Amino acid sequence: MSSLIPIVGAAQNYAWGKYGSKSAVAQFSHSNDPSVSIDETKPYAELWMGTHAKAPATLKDNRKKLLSDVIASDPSKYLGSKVLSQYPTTNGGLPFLFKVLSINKVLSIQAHPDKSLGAKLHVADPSHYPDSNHKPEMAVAITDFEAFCGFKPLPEIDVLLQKIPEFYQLVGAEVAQTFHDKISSASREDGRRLLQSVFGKVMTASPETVAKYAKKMVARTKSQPELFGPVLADLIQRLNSQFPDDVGLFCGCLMLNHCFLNPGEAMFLHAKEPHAYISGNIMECMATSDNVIRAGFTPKFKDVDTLVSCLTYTTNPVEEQKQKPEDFARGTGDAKFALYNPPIDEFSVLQVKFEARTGLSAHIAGIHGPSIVIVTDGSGEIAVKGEKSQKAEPGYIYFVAPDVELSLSSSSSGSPFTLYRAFCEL
Ligand SMILES: NNC(=O)[C@@H](O)[C@H](O)[C@H](O)COP(=O)(O)O
Ligand SMILES: [Zn+2]
Repeated sequence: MSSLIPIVGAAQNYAWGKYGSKSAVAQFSHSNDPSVSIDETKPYAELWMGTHAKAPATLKDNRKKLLSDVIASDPSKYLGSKVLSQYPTTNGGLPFLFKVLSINKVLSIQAHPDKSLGAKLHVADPSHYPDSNHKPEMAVAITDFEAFCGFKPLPEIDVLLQKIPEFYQLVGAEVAQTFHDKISSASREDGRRLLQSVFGKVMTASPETVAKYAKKMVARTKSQPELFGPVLADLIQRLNSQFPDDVGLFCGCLMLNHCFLNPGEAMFLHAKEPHAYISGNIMECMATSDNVIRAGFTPKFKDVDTLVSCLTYTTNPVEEQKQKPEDFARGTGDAKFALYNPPIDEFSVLQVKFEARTGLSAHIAGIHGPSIVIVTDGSGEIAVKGEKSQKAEPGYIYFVAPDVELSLSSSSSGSPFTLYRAFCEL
């Protein structure tokens, strides 16, 4: 078996995905496997590229064979000794899961467990928490991307609490006033407790109470837009049209950072940090897990008590949530290389982008661990140095074994030949 293996991902048709051929997930799935027909009436939300049992990748030339079966056949060859010893596996599991997301509607207000909570949740409720892993994750914007990411700084929440009557009434005068009086002199620990008291009141209010105040607040965004400012007023109205009278209008719109990423920008979410993606196409990479603790903007199972009790309640300005790209010295030639290297071991993501010209070439020296590559734009060729090259079109996905030197060449003048490579290297 070659060290450069064409594979096929698995699509997830969650309700928030873009519909039919508007979705990059559908476009990539069909381009990589023309036998996949695109149903224009269906949402195509996520393209999974990994070994998670819920939606494992298969071989392009033998769809009955799982990528994990190949890895299990010779783990040290396909994972490398260091990765195998840190992430031992008996069934060919990769430490990371790589995805394309194409987002039409807001995803659930959610957080992911750390390792100890993941293990507890999986034992207690395996149907909602399918594995025992943590799920730190990173989003890299392919298009303009909008998301909620982490709690707003406390003074920003206080300003909204004091000036939006429905927010103040939902939280209740006692908690709102204590928050207002104490945050300026509170220690970090006390600040977290104060934030949890406000978030907890919002999240545990009855749906009827939430709906009552949500209707009034949405009306107020039209009658008194100056109270919210144009961006927040629009956001509340837009998300209310997606999830009418939902608690996410309070716990998301009024309490979480509303951030925008340009193509090529990225953000990293530690475990137990609240977030929700709102719109756009992204590459997403995470530790191999599907443990999602949800509490708003979703028809799925909501685990409010777990979410309220597990969050870290840290607050950071949006800029601090961004994952800045770094240079990647092992990439040489005519392409630009951007490395997104978050503070965890399971994964990093490399963007490789050529100019929109033919006849360009680049090399990537060996990465000492497994990786998965997807072409997202343009076309070209990809090869293990010295071996026969393979055509590379948008949606084509490859597993790359450790310590393999890759050669790339661009054959598209229309749009820039662009690839993303998720890898684990210790
Ligand atoms: N932040 N993004 C993620 O964690 C993705 O990997 C998850 O798969 C999605 O959040 C799942 O979204 P729903 O629960 O269906 O709303
Ligand atoms: Zn998430």
